[in-house]
Amino acid sequence: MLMLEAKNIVKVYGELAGEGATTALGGVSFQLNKGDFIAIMGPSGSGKTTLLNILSGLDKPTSGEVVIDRNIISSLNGEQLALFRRKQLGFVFQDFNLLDSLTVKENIVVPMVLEKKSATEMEERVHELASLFDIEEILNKYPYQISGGQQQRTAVSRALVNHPSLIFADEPTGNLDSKSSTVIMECFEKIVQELSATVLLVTHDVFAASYCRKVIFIKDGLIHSSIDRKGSRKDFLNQIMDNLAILGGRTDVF
Ligand SMILES: Nc1ncnc2c1ncn2[C@@H]1O[C@H](COP(=O)(O)OP(=O)(O)OP(=O)(O)O)[C@@H](O)[C@H]1O
Repeated sequence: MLMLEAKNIVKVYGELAGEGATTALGGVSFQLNKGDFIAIMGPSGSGKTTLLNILSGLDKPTSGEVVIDRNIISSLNGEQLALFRRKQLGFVFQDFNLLDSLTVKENIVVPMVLEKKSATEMEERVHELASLFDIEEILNKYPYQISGGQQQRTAVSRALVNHPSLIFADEPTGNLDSKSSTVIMECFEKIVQELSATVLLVTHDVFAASYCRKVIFIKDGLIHSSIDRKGSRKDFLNQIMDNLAILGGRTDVF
């Protein structure tokens, strides 16, 4: 089932054809099916963040169309878009974006509170996710009382709490050590395999990308190439490194 379609996405910052205009994306097209797990990689300045912002409705393309689960999100107005993002999308950020004044449990249920879900439903969902991600013991702690890896697992639980069609992650391992990175990538693997979630992440981290089923490489605002994982994760990691070496730019490897 088709989950996301990016159709010839162009993004120009500044006045079109003006002196300071920057073409961040020059016409990007690809499709994601339900259950896909993909990473977008590319050198600094290649357009990854711009693409993520447009796919997730944070920013509008200069031209082109983004369709998610049959909704043309690039043509929704502000209010429709806010509702769509809240109901259909889950987000995981590099710096976790947890609220310090709320406990782990309260952080996880924030999106359910906004959707006015019942207390029983919230309680059930929190325990379901906490058990899946092994954070039951810390549900009553505050973000500053738990480790980075636990904070990230809390953030993943929050992203999943409303059963989104699609999960976007921006450098999800960027602030984690290698042990926590492994745990978080195993969490993503788990939600794809067990919950049939669809995950798109943007990363510089080869290790994180090697957990995905596909990597799309972008360079200078265009799709340069893409590779599918066929064998072991280790083989895929080497293949990703080879592709990045061809692209040039910064690479993070643990
Ligand atoms: N708000 C903006 N206004 C003008 N130009 C921008 C803006 N945001 C990004 N750009 C430019 O668009 C291009 C793509 O930037 P983008 O941030 O999408 O790249 P990136 O691949 O995410 O880079 P990095 O890996 O360093 O985060 C760059 O040339 C950047 O300078």
